[in-house]
Amino acid sequence: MNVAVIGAGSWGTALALVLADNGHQVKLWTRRREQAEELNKYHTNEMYLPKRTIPASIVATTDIENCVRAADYILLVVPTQAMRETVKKVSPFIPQEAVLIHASKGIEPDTHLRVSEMIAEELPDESKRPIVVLSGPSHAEEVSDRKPTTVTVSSTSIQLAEKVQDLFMNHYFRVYTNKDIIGVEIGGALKNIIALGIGLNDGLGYGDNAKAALMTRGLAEIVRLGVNLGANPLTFTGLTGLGDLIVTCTSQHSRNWRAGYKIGSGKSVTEVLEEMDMVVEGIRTTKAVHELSKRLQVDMPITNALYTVLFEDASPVEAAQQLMKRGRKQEEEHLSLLFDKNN
Ligand SMILES: NC(=O)C1=CN([C@@H]2O[C@H](COP(=O)(O)OP(=O)(O)OC[C@H]3O[C@@H](n4cnc5c(N)ncnc54)[C@H](OP(=O)(O)O)[C@@H]3O)[C@@H](O)[C@H]2O)C=CC1
Ligand SMILES: O=C(CO)COP(=O)(O)O
Repeated sequence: MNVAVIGAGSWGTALALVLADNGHQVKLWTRRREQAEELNKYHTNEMYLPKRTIPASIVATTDIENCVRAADYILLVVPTQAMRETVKKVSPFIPQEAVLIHASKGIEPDTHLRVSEMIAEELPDESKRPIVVLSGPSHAEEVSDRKPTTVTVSSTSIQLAEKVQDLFMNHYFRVYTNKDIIGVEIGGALKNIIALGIGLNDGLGYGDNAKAALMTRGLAEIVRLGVNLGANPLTFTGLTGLGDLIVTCTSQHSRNWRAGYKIGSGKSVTEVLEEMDMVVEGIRTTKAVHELSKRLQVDMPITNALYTVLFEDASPVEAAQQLMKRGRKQEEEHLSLLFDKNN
């Protein structure tokens, strides 16, 4: 198969590598000429996947038309913030039969749209088609080292999801399908908020008790919002919910965790953003979900406490106190959302 991968950051490059290992013809689009030259000449991507060799069969290009012209599959994998402008660039050249996949994780501030909805909005009528989402617990660094990884693909078209499952599946990259695209995208986007919160917790020197509490109560608020948006609550117990929450909150590779850790250790949000040379999706998603929870009147205390640190200059200690001093609650409510047969 001919596959075009749009975005040569850490995740785009790692997924291109999986596809190349599976024997597909892969073209990888980057907006930077020097990066295309590095990939084609030295077979490395030192900025995003240092010390890895990228398969020589992957051809990098800055020409987006050339990249997608003969593609059977097009994988969009740029940060959420860059998704709309990237779809605008590529859409005039999308072949009629090409399957569109995205692997980005975020919610857009202001519109509160999921990534597949943003892509659909930007596609001209003649290019509109069901989009397939690839998500799950998968750090690019481990995938590029061929360490065992499982992900989920989801689409409103189960046939397309199964085609994408076949495209990626191999001995170190196992792919499941799930029909619940809302739950899959919400889980993948919102776990970044909780990972930022756990980074703050660790930067403050709080312990494992608080970490477990943030993950558990974080999942509760993800389920609450997800169900309100029409997701199947059981999706949040799967790879794209609990699975991705665990990997992002506990891994040294997580950029969201790292950013939170630096803020918890005393750096300002501006300083941290200047220092990070990779995307920290959780920051914009916190803003989007803070707005969305207000609009839908869904209680999301962890997201809202984090919002005060990121956007209103509250100190991390104040935010933690804000959470600990909330009124008395019952725990069963989110469990009933998970197990209520009517959901
Ligand atoms: N890294 C991971 O392990 C995983 C990441 N993801 C998700 O994948 C998405 C991409 O993340 P990731 O690859 O990690 O990000 P990185 O920070 O590693 O790389 C970002 C990439 O996006 C490019 N880019 C940034 N802005 C633009 C723009 N305006 N137009 C075109 N290209 C742009 C960058 O190009 P340049 O170098 O020129 O700036 C770079 O190639 C995110 O939504 C992330 O949450 C999902 C699962 C795992
Ligand atoms: O989504 C990811 C792992 O599944 C990557 O998380 P970070 O963006 O925090 O590195």
